[in-house]
Amino acid sequence: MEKSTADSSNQPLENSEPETGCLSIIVLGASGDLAKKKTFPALFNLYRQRFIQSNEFHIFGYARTEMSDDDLRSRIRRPIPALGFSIFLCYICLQSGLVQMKYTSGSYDTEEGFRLLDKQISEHEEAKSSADGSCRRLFYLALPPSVYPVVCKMIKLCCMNKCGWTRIVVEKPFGKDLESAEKLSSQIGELFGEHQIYRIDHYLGKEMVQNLLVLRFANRLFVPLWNRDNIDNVQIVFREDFGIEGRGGYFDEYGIIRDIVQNHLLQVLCLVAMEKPVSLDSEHIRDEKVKVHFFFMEMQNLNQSVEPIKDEEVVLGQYHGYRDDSKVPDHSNTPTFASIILRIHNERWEGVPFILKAGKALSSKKADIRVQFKDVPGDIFNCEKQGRNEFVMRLQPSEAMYMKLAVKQPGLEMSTVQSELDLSYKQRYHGVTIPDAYERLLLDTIHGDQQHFVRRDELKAAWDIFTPLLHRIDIGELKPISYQQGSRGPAEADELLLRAGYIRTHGYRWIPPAL
Ligand SMILES: NC(=O)C1=CN([C@@H]2O[C@H](COP(=O)(O)OP(=O)(O)OC[C@H]3O[C@@H](n4cnc5c(N)ncnc54)[C@H](OP(=O)(O)O)[C@@H]3O)[C@@H](O)[C@H]2O)C=CC1
Ligand SMILES: O=C1O[C@H](COP(=O)(O)O)[C@@H](O)[C@H](O)[C@H]1O
Repeated sequence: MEKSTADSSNQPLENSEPETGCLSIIVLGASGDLAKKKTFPALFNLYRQRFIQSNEFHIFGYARTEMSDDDLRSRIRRPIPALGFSIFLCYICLQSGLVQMKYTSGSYDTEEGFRLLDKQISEHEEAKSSADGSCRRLFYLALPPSVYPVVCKMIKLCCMNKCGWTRIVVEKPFGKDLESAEKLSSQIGELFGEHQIYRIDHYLGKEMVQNLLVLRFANRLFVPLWNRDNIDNVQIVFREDFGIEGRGGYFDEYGIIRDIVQNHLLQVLCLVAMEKPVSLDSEHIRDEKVKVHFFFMEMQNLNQSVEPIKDEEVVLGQYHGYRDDSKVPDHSNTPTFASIILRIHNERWEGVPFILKAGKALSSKKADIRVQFKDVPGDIFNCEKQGRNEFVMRLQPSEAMYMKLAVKQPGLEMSTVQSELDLSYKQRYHGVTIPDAYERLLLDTIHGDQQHFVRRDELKAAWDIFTPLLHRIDIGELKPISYQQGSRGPAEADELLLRAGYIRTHGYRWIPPAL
């Protein structure tokens, strides 16, 4: 089934990949948090919406934990309040027996378990074989990155598909710094071609993030405005109103920059800042995204070791109580909050600060992109005092985009007031369910579409930017400031924002419209 042509890693290309035929989805790390919260619910939801058919697909779970098939089923069914509906779905799918699921326990570094897994997948493939005998195998690594190389080696050795494609989905953070990420890329790259590797960043699957391309390049309104002549500053913000909640072991090793900023927020920034791609082809889009990274370095400094992030443009925080987690060391220096200014030194963006902010245990849970425009020259209405134009994209919760602008205060007086043009999705698109990012991205992997996945060179460029800063935090040269849980984070972050030129609109607050 595989063609004889090869990509740069000498792995066969899969142009003639089957789109149909028996589909095996193998979740490695099936006992874990991600598998339970995101992967399984997304699969069941895709099934419910008939994007994958029960007569051709089968889920295989694999992990070291000893469990029976039923144990895994009840584990998935156990309710998590925030995931009420998704868990209900899992329950229905499993209870009805429509979605078949098999669990295998085995280690990640020996052949035995993987040979057993291969046998089970092959049996299923034989039972469900399509007319042309083609099959599809999708391995989802819901595992810590430390085990990716050995797991990939075992898949290559024991579990490759003999009559169709084999694809590997890997999670972020992919590595811990430039060197480890490159090593990981080489190790996996020796086993699989780039076209077989799907580096997932679930922010690229969010509705509003996918909308960025359309908004920017399909609207004449934005085309002439989207540059340094009109835009004063851009913020990309992620807030969570809960702490690390049992993920202390993982989180303390990585911290908020590796968990959120280096991947999710930087990917969003690239879509905000990139030039128009030649077409919607996934390589054209990723080519433009990767170019943005090179402009974080000042051109005259390219050959000098000048860091792209300046100390005075970073605020780190750690919430009070973080170190109470049993897996977090008493003197941990790991930031749970970071506000970092990145600057893009190109014709479009020179002088415009991009403020990336992420924090855990804050006062609210939301993520948005906030583009603040410059003041109107020769302001005859005194609007400056009231606030600037801002274009806001609310990624979550309650997807929306709105434009803050000055309008005439309704009535007899000629005075201005801040208002908004508001596109709130719930209100505008009644009854439309916005798919979860993981559903969308899993479907892309099944269809072989890599547009919303991170390419190897993008990943390298992203680590290039953050590695010097991360190393200095790791050795304790930069220290996080303590902040109260449920607050806005350290006050220094708000000061940084003001220094970057952001002007807060006083006396105005956007209220999401009620249905
Ligand atoms: N949880 C989340 O919300 C998100 C997680 N991710 C990423 O997904 C991946 C998995 O995350 P998550 O499910 O939270 O992680 P977990 O800590 O829950 O680990 C998943 C499974 O991996 C196995 N495992 C854990 N530690 C080790 C180890 N040191 N060596 C070998 N196996 C180990 C365990 O299975 P067993 O012992 O049974 O083999 C565990 O059930 C990570 O890369 C994470 O960054 C990405 C986005 C969101
Ligand atoms: O990747 C991660 O994302 C989640 C937040 O995802 P969201 O889609 O709910 O915004 C975060 O909680 C987790 O720490 C991180 O690993």
